[in-house]
Amino acid sequence: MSTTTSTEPAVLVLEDGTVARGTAYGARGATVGEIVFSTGMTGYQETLTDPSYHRQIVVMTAPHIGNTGINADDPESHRIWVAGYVLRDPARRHSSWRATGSLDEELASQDVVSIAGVDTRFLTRHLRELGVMRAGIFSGDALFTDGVERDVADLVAEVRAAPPMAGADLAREVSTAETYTVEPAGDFAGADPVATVVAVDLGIKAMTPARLAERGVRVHVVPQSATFEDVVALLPEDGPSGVFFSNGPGDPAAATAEVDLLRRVLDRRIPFFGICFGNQLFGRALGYGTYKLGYGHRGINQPVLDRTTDKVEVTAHNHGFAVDAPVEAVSTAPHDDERDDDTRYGRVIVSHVGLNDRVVEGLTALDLPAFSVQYHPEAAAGPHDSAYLFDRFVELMTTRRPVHVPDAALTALTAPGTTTGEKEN
Ligand SMILES: NC(=O)CC[C@H](N)C(=O)O
Repeated sequence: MSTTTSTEPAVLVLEDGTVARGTAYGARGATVGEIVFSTGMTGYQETLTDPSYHRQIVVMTAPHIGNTGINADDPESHRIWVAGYVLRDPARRHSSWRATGSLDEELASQDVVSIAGVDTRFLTRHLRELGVMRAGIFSGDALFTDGVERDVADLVAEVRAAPPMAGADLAREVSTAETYTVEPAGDFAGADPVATVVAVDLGIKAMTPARLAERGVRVHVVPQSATFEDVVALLPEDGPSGVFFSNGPGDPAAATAEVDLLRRVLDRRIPFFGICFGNQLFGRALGYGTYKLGYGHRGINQPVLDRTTDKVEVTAHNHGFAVDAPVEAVSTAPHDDERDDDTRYGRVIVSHVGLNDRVVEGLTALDLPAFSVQYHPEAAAGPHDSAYLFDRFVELMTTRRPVHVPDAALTALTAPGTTTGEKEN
């Protein structure tokens, strides 16, 4: 088993001029991206391979990362997507019966420039106070020219030249090139599908179609570029079916084509479920805005209230943007006001609320078979409290009726039109 003993210097530079020195980890070189922190104490492999982290440098707040090495079972996609990785005290020696290699070697082989030995508590507090920003990690030849370390001002300039996350349209960069199908699995293997879903891959995690497949659902995963006609062609004429929008990187405000596609799905009353980026695009399709949170939610112990059941669940999050919809009211889809046809999206509630900061964590349409959550019921990594949402989607496809919201939940909210949107974080 290999050990990590690098003493080669590496430097982390933030766009505000903050500098943290450490040792080179993973690949040597330079990388820039948006620096964000994740509070998950486990599941680093799932984090690294989550396509939603494309163009982001991830700081792990847990000090010991890499203890179980790398295995073949846990990746959520075919590659590591994070732009860089920032660690406090990575395992010098990994140990697990599943391990096929070390984290250090894996990051190096996938060319992910990383840094260890950084005071990640300081860094996290800094990002919490000032908000996420662009950053860069520099080591090896990217840090030294002719044996002399480059000026910090030079490194900061390189960081400031990187594109910001606000306005970034990135789903096409991570989406599948070809359509593929995930067949019913487990107890349902070989059986006729319970329902058929067309899942639009905006950066989908492998566990999402797997969770549907283990409920007997056949999932056609289609590229981000799929047209409405492509989607409809894959939906069977008979039997339960629906459309799903996945998680994904970038700013939901830039995903115009996806919003147009989703509106056509909703116009046809096709059952819909969205996760994370999919929740943001559902919000936009309904006519709400989205905005950038100060430092976002990334971790696996975030409490969320499901108002339709009045239950609190502990959930996995990875989002830097959020939907701007009235949290304490039943509202009417703002997009309806702009329409001259007779298709209406009708009333909407914020069905799921983040209990740390009351950020919108889920939307449910009262007059359409459509809902979404901002967090990760596929739970890779993370607790499995939210698995019921996949059952809810199957029920939605089977009944083709809106999610049942008890009267008590609705009366606790203000009627449409009596409040305005709110923004918190
Ligand atoms: N995991 C996701 O789908 C993230 C969505 C979006 N890119 C955000 O940061 O909010």
